[in-house]
Amino acid sequence: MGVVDTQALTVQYPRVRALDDLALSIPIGVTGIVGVNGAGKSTLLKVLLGLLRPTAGQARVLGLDPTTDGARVRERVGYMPEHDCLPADVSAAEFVMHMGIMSGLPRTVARERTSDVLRHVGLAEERHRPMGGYSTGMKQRAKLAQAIVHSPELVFLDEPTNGLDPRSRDDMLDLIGRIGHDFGISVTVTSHLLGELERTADNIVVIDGGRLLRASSTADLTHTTGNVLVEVLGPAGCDQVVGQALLDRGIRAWPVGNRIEVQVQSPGTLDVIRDVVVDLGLGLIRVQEVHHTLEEVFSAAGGTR
Ligand SMILES: Nc1ncnc2c1ncn2[C@@H]1O[C@H](COP(=O)(O)OP(=O)(O)OP(=O)(O)O)[C@@H](O)[C@H]1O
Repeated sequence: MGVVDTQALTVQYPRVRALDDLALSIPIGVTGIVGVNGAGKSTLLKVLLGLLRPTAGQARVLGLDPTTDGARVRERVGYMPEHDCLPADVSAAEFVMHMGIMSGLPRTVARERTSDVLRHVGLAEERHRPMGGYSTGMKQRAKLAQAIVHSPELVFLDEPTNGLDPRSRDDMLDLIGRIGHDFGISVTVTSHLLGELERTADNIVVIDGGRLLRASSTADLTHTTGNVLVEVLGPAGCDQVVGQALLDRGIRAWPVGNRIEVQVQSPGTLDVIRDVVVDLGLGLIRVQEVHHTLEEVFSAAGGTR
């Protein structure tokens, strides 16, 4: 059993079927739910939290049925909603502590946990300032802090990188990785950007039009291409000389920047690369496996739409 399991889960809004016969199982760890805008990600999280009743099908969260046990699910699960929901005139310290108390923590424990989580998300210094003056990145971190203040077993993060610049997005993804891997909280995080969660998530679930398109470990999805990138040390243009020498030996090779990508046809190919570089009197700096990116995997499969 996963931290989340659904069977034939369907949500029909008046005009749109947001979830359509969705069956998925989310294991312990960090899982990315990826899908274009409108794919049904937020609707799924709302059903899993017991905030929205499905039209048909079942869901289990930590073994509980959110339609009948929503309050118990929300005690054990944290939630970071997608949209800005922070009161402007309240400080992060007051807000997160209030959310901790609402989740059932005694006041003294809530105060301690608040200062811990605000430190973890990097808001220690700003914690007494009203949140209305926060940058988008700080607001996202305050929303994340309130989601984990009660030490949940599982946390749902809905598009936590929305509106962030590239640097803040990387910081947020690192923080999410730490929550998942260092604090032992399972994380289910949504994104409409396919490549974004590749580095952070152990597993990727792709949904499209409310249906499951693919679910797999990230490592399996981005399995190696069977090619290697070779980097050599020598005078300018030496990479082209190596590439030509490999072609002369019947090995497919082509330039990628100042490196050479080589198709490994047999284990002997690696020996040939080494011999060619040595015979030319050059140095071999690195031979590195080439992995697919998630974007490549899905563009090869015709995209998510
Ligand atoms: N309360 C609602 N009433 C009617 N239709 C809705 C409602 N909420 C969502 N929808 C529709 O259901 C579909 C799925 O929306 P949902 O918000 O779950 O997708 P999403 O993948 O989270 O996308 P986004 O990131 O843009 O929110 C969309 O077509 C959306 O317009």
